[in-house]
Amino acid sequence: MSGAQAPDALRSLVESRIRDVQDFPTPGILFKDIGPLLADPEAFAAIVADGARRHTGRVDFVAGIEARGFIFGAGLAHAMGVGFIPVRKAGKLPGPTVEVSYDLEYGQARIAVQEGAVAPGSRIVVVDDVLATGGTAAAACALLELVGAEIVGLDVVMELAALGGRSALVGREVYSLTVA
Ligand SMILES: O=P(O)(O)OC[C@H]1O[C@H](OP(=O)(O)OP(=O)(O)O)[C@H](O)[C@@H]1O
Ligand SMILES: Nc1ncnc2[nH]cnc12
Repeated sequence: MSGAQAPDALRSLVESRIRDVQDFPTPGILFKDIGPLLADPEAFAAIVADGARRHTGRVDFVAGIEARGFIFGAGLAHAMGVGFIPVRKAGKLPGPTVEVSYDLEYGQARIAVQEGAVAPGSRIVVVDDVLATGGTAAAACALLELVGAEIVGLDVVMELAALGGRSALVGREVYSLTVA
């Protein structure tokens, strides 16, 4: 199932604050740089407020995906007064973890969450900046489910539709502020 539509004014604001960088991090990739968005406090606040409006009262935690998902996810968790769960690159978290490898638009990665990070049945919204192939988000949702979470949905700032990320997330609620 797909999520609701973002308000038009917020979508326009966000689109105006994302910069295209050709050939980063490797030749042939058109990189979506959220630097200008993060530098605009009104745009950042509007993104957080939009997430809080949709999720307050329906989630117990926000999970953010390293690295850029930490920024938006932590802001949202703070705004809603709930805890934040980091989904990290493998090798960064202490203690027992659950890990999985996956393919990216420009390489491969391995992510991890801590065993015991959440009480079984905890409702979690997963947050990231970009949904591209969907490999990262699908892996993060699967990991969180393995440690007992119930995934309420995935929120991203930008979806790169041509890379088909939603097909990796069939059956999940996916909300994107902008679609490129
Ligand atoms: O949908 P996918 O094809 O999986 O790609 C999306 C992921 O790629 C980027 O992260 P990256 O792995 O580059 O890490 P970073 O945020 O640490 O730069 C982005 O922030 C998403 O997490
Ligand atoms: N083209 C892209 N721009 C920014 N982040 C990404 N993550 C995966 N593909 C990306």
